[in-house]
Amino acid sequence: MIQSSSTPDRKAVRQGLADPERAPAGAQDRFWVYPTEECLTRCGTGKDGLSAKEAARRLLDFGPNVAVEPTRRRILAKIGKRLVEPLIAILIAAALISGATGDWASFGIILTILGLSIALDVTQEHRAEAAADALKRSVAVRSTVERDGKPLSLPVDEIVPGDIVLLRAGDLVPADGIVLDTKAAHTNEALLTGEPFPVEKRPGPSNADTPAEAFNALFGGTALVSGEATMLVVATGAQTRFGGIAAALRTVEPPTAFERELHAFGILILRMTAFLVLFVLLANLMLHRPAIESFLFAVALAVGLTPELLPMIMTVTLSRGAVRMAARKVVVKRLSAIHDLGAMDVLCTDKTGTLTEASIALVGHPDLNGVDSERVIELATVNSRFESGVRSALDDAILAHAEDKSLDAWRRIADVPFDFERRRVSVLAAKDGERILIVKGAPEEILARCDRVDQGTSVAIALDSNVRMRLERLLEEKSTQGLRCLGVAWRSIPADRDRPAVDDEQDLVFSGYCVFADPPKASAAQAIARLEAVGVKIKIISGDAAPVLHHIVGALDVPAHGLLTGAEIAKLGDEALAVRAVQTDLFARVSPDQKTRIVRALQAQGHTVGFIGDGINDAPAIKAADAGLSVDGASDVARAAADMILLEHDLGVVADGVAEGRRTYANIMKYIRMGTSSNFGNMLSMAFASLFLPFLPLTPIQVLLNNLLYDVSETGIPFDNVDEREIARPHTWNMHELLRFSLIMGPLSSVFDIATFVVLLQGFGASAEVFRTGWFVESTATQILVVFLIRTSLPAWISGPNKVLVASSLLTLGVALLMALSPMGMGLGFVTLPWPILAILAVLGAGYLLMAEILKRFALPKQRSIARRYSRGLKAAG
Ligand SMILES: Nc1ncnc2c1ncn2[C@@H]1O[C@H](COP(=O)(O)OP(=O)(O)OP(=O)(O)O)[C@@H](O)[C@H]1O
Ligand SMILES: [Mg+2]
Repeated sequence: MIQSSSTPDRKAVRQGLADPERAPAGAQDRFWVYPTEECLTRCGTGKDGLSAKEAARRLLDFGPNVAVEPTRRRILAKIGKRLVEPLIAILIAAALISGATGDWASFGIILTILGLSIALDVTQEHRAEAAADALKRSVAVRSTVERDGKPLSLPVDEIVPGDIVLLRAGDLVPADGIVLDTKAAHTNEALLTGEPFPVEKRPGPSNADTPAEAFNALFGGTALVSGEATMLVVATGAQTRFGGIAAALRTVEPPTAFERELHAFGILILRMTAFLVLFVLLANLMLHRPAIESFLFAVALAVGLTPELLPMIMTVTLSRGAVRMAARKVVVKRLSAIHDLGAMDVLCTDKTGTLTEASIALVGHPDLNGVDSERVIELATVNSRFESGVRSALDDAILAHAEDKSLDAWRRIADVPFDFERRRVSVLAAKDGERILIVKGAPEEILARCDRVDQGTSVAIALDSNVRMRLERLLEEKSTQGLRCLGVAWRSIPADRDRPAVDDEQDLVFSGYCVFADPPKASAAQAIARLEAVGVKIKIISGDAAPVLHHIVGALDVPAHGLLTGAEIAKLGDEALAVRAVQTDLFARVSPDQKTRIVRALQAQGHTVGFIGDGINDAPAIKAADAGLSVDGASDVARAAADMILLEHDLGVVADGVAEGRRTYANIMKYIRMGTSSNFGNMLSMAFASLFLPFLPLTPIQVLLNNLLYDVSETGIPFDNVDEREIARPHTWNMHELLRFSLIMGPLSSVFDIATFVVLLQGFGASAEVFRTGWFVESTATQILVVFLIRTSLPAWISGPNKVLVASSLLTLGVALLMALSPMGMGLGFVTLPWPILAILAVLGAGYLLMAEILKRFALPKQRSIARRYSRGLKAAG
């Protein structure tokens, strides 16, 4: 029966174990001090967990189980935030002043333009974020929870106090609670306590004062690294210890290098804008122009100059990138990691599953004489069957091989679970009343702890140097064929001992090897060639032995230089490691924290580092890497640490992702180039023209309209196609290149602007209205059309733009012309233009575009040599 449904006293649950009246003195939030039964009653639950109905009620009451409420702003909040941006606020104030002075037309138009541009910004951003969020949810971590007495897999944010959660090695602990039952459960609590080694958990109560000492408590955010545990949840979300820490720190993801550069760049533009606008305002006032109009003109200029769409373009481009990557089987959890993936120039990868098929099969179990021995496989099977830690693919292979063998004669007593530092696992088991400790693990580790060796079925003989050499030769023979080996050994244990320890793993009798085949993945060779061809160096970092790695790179025909082993790395300081890591492509027998050290070392040398892995042992390195990658079937811990999840365990998918990352970057750069050349150039010309003309070159409203149309035309940029040559190398932000671009394209624009001014004024003696209409048409049209030239370093007619960009640009251009040239524009101060002026403007516009096409060769970064290297690489990749 499910107890909870008869205990609907939710208030008591909410007060929970912290209820000061019912709690023992000083217990407060030390929920681990209560006996198990009392904990269950206080949480209004039973060993079968909650009913679905009660859980739903509690979810409403306690809220979702997330440590920090997502900061995703709701639509209204987003609009609100934009309304208080200084420029917008000034414009609103200006509109109100216009209204107060009776100028209702300006009032209406300014507010309409503002409303449209904010709506454009917010809806684009919101839609993009929603799409990216939906993808992210699809790879969210889940937990197995007892509901209605049955185990059910649920997203962790649906867990409530009173839930019973079933945890296995590799799972993340989803909330705070106590263990009801454990099987050799060990957790890593480094996050909470700083303690790097696994701590054992068993049912309580414990009267510990601190979480670190509470052997029966589990804390959300830590990880179960071995064994199994049944957990009663007592606190979720922000009520958890880690939730508290997270909320206190309000940890925001640190910005990526690209975001930092972009921010610095934005500040630069803002400063220039402020300076320019103040200058224009002062000058106009000194020329005794009408104050309000001069002020509005200056503000409109400022609006035109600021790259106000940049954040939106970033979000939309990244989300769009995320959606495209999802189509290529990469799910992005942290959007800005897309940049990191594109900028990545070193990718560290594990071996099993990424470079091999991960269809591991046991192909032999030889003893000292090299012949398959029944005793070796029996011991190995007992060990694999009875161990409580993460059961690895090697264990599965052993169990699959020995499927028909009965282990009825064996009884499990205890074990010392596997860990990646020891690289071995021990099981204490009994057969016919005799207790033996069976140890299996990395052959070197096992051999080093043996002093005797099984000789067939007869008694063990001493493991002298001669025998040791025979065993090592046998191991080498297998390893150089690319076969992985585990050593199997044993020792007797007195009948009264039932808690074995690591110290017992010595004076062992060597029994033999288990030999495994894991064929190399054919597709990996091609993927590696693709990655290397686009400037991503591959480094293989594995816990496996050196000969196996050598065999793999040989079989895949991967060019790999140098090899460092974990033992060698342990002797190197961080600086020495940094130098060696750059030169080395293979890393064997490395421990989990050495994986992290290698990543850090490469980063210290200025590399943007990616790491792909699937094990608990890979998680810290995945977290440390700039682009942390994991795969769909990986352990929770690895998936939680990753920035992106590959739905297919295939390096080819990474290569696709890299291309997407670079595509995203290229499109953002298009927006920035547009801003720094055409838009900036036009606003600049206008600012200075205002000083020399007898009237304002455009009315403030016309400036705002120009800006709005320009913004709309650019909404197609995130969808644009990117030339192959742009994705042929890792991108890095280059201020120098951007400056060169602006210094060539900016003046070009100004030359044509001045020509336009001169022609209109001198050639046609244009009135203020005619001048403004002509200039509006000219500047809006060139500003919009130049995107087709700037978007590519190839000749514009070779590189095809995406149809979304074509549509957004041409439609807005049409609207702009319609507004300026048809009677519709009367209210905006436009007049009909005589056809000679139109013709001249068309010639000038065409001339500008032609010159821009010619000059962009010098303005855009040269990528010819890279493109050539890229196509050569592609050919090499077949
Ligand atoms: N279940 C197990 N029992 C005993 N020893 C094991 C077991 N699993 C792994 N080992 C030992 O630990 C070593 C490191 O583990 P593993 O190969 O999984 O590391 P890794 O760094 O994840 O390697 P990879 O790059 O292949 O993913 C293995 O080579 C093996 O010697
Ligand atoms: Mg692994």
